[in-house]
Amino acid sequence: MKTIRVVAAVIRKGDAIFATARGYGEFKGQWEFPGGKVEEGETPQQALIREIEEELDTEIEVGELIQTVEYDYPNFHLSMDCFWAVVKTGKLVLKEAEAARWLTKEELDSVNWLPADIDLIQRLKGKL
Ligand SMILES: Nc1nc2c([nH]c(=O)n2[C@H]2C[C@H](O)[C@@H](COP(=O)(O)OP(=O)(O)OP(=O)(O)O)O2)c(=O)[nH]1
Repeated sequence: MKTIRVVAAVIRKGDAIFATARGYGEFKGQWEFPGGKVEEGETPQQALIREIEEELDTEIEVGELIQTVEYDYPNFHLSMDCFWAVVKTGKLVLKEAEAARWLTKEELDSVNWLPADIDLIQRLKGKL
């Protein structure tokens, strides 16, 4: 099975984190952390900064790695590095996502997460 290398940003502000709903494709409407595929020659951090610029018109500062999620979807294996991040400049403009929310620990279960994210969400409850 092919492996897709993805990076995702858990953007934090106070006690809330920023989640987006996919605006297109097979997972449309399901919730995730903004990010995307790592391109050749990029570090995960570089890929994440580029993806957040592209998707949200925002410059982030990338913090520590929280977890590398390993998950088997029917057609591919996902290996996803999830980093803490904070906004440096920009207003998180939704250029690709169909919706976004700031979620506190208590609100984390109120959206329909992509299957690969479920484990990370449980872990985040202990960190917020
Ligand atoms: N960004 C992100 N992707 C996730 C999460 N959870 C999860 O299963 N995924 C999966 C969905 C996609 O199959 C893959 C991310 O690929 P993508 O399509 O967003 O990547 P990309 O922005 O480079 O997209 P594209 O140019 O190929 O459209 O990872 C998550 O929390 N964030």
